[in-house]
Amino acid sequence: MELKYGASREKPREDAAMQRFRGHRVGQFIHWGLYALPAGRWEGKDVEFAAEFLPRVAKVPQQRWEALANDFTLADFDAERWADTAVALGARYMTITTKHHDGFCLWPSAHTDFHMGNTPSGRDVLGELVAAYEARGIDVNFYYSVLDWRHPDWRFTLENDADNLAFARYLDFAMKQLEELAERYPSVKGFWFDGTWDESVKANGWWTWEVERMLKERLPGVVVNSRLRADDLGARHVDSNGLLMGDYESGYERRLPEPWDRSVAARDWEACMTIPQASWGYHQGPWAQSTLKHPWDVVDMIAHCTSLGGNFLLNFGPRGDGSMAPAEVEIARTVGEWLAVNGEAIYGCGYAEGWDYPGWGYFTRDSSTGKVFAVVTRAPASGRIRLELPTGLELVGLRLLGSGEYPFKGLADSVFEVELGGASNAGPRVFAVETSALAHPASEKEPNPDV
Ligand SMILES: Cc1ccc([C@@H]2N[C@@H](C)[C@@H](O)[C@H]2O)cc1
Repeated sequence: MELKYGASREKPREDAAMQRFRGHRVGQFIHWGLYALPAGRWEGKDVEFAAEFLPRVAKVPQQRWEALANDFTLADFDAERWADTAVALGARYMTITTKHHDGFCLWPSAHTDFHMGNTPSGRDVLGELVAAYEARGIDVNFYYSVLDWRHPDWRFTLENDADNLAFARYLDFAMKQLEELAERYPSVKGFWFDGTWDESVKANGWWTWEVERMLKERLPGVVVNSRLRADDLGARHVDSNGLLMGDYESGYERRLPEPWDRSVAARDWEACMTIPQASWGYHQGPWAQSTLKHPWDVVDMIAHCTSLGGNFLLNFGPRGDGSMAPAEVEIARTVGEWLAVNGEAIYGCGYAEGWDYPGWGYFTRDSSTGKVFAVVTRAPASGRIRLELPTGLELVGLRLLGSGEYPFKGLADSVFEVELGGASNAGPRVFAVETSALAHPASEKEPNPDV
């Protein structure tokens, strides 16, 4: 059907900026704002819900929430140390909350009074972060919440003309803020939109189309997530013709696609994930701190996303004083040490066509060399993995990344088992799968007899 505000392309972007984003594979998400101060606790009680939702869940009066800005002293905020955490993680890009649902801005915005300029330090947090991350060669993306609980013209639904007038003012305000971000920080590489599920936004697909157009006009190459977009009929992420809007699908939040669902690999996509079970902002309570992910779990998710051609964005919630939470830094370090040895199977890699999901981990394929890797994150109890090669290939050898050892070398059939040896404390093992074309291609795999 004819759409004015639908997808702007039928196929994935192949320009250099998109290829760069695609090749990054691992990103650092950061949720930081006033919510890091109460950190999930209000009036002495733990609120067992995402820390950034505290003002809504604990029904905090607006004035009391705004007063937190006076306590946002940045006493221990150091952009260099944050950027060092991203380097330790092995992240190639970072996405920072410029404004979350509460409306507080991490930059001195000219379009509201609720921003860093009206805090004790007055520091431009975004400016310091962009400088520190880019000095380390790490791209910076901006998260921006269209949903804004504080702005008087925000509307969840549009019931009458007054609502329509107010919301038009709100959309104008948000557009001005986005123009301001593009103007102040022109080296930013992407925008990650959130808070676009309400009826009010879905009824204004034109505005989401305009935002994407404006950003791409001002910042050529910039990458925009599908979550911004609604089409003429209010369809989100994918337009009413079934085409992806924005540059990559961003519906995977605290969940990943089924690892055998190769249809996912047809599009660019990114999954974002918390380190605690369910809080994006720092939550000090045992409800969050007792559920931190294990580094090897994070490695499994990174390989899972890569195997289906997706990026993985791991979230960090710095504390109210600006320091990174030690437990999160430790996880970053362990994952980064693994990537330092095995990143060859992740960075610049994607879906390995023809290599079916093996169950014990994931196959990934280097998008430029075609090299195939076996990432064993779920070693079977038997200590052996069963490898099934695509038809027409035979195995020459399996090279263990890091050590360069060959637990298996020599021609082998298209289906065979490999002894892995005892568990390694260096985390999941990765093998480069070296193959050659079968000299005498056997007939198609014998079909299982109908029994
Ligand atoms: C129901 C719900 C709404 C918004 C969210 C926000 N999206 C994540 C990326 C975080 O920003 C979280 O606050 C999470 C759940």
